[in-house]
Amino acid sequence: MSNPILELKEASIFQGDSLVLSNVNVEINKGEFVYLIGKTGTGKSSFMKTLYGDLPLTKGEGHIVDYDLKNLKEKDIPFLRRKLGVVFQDFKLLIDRTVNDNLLFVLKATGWKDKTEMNSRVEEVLTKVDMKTKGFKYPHELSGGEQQRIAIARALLNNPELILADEPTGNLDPQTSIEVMEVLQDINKNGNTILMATHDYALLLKYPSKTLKCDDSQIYEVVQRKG
Ligand SMILES: Nc1ncnc2c1ncn2[C@@H]1O[C@H](COP(=O)(O)OP(=O)(O)OP(=O)(O)O)[C@@H](O)[C@H]1O
Repeated sequence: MSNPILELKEASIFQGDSLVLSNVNVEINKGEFVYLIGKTGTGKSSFMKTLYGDLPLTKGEGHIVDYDLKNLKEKDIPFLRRKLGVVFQDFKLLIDRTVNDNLLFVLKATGWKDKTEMNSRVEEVLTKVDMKTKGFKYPHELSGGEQQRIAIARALLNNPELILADEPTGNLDPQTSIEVMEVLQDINKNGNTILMATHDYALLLKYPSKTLKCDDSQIYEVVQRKG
């Protein structure tokens, strides 16, 4: 039986008054790794933003990790985001504090209180992205790939039911992109569900998986040919 973590039915995605995507029917099940591809400006980021509550869903139906996107209230958004891990192209780390403090900041902001538990959670997520020894560093002391691994660790802090990664390798060279992708693959193998928007077709070929494509104001599932 399918177990959707995300389900959109006949949804339309708008930026202000302009329609970006229409008749969107998408289902993502627990444990899947799904790519979202499409030319620049076709609506990948707008789609992602709708999923994490940055754009309202005004037409159609949408459910994500037990939240009804159509009836999402402003006060629900922080709680929705706690169930999602969001990773961006430009990492969005706080530059004035160390890696550990970046991660502790998120734990504090999401209600964690016990210092020992917080420190051990930070160590756990840093271990998952192979950055356990870099907690004392400032973001500017890390390479782009390392910064992105920290951003992935941050996304993992609250055991998200779904990770939304919007062009996570967009600022990285090909080799570093593969390293970051390996981290995402490992996390997926350990049970996390991931939706990743990307332009990087080399990654799709190397790590084939279910693929959705934005084109002509629609989202289609791409059927991959074997061989
Ligand atoms: N803040 C905004 N206000 C108004 N229109 C916007 C806004 N952001 C994006 N758009 C428009 O929405 C459409 C979809 O843009 P979006 O950023 O979702 O595409 P994308 O596929 O993510 O592109 P890219 O790959 O370049 O990031 C474009 O026509 C864009 O101009």
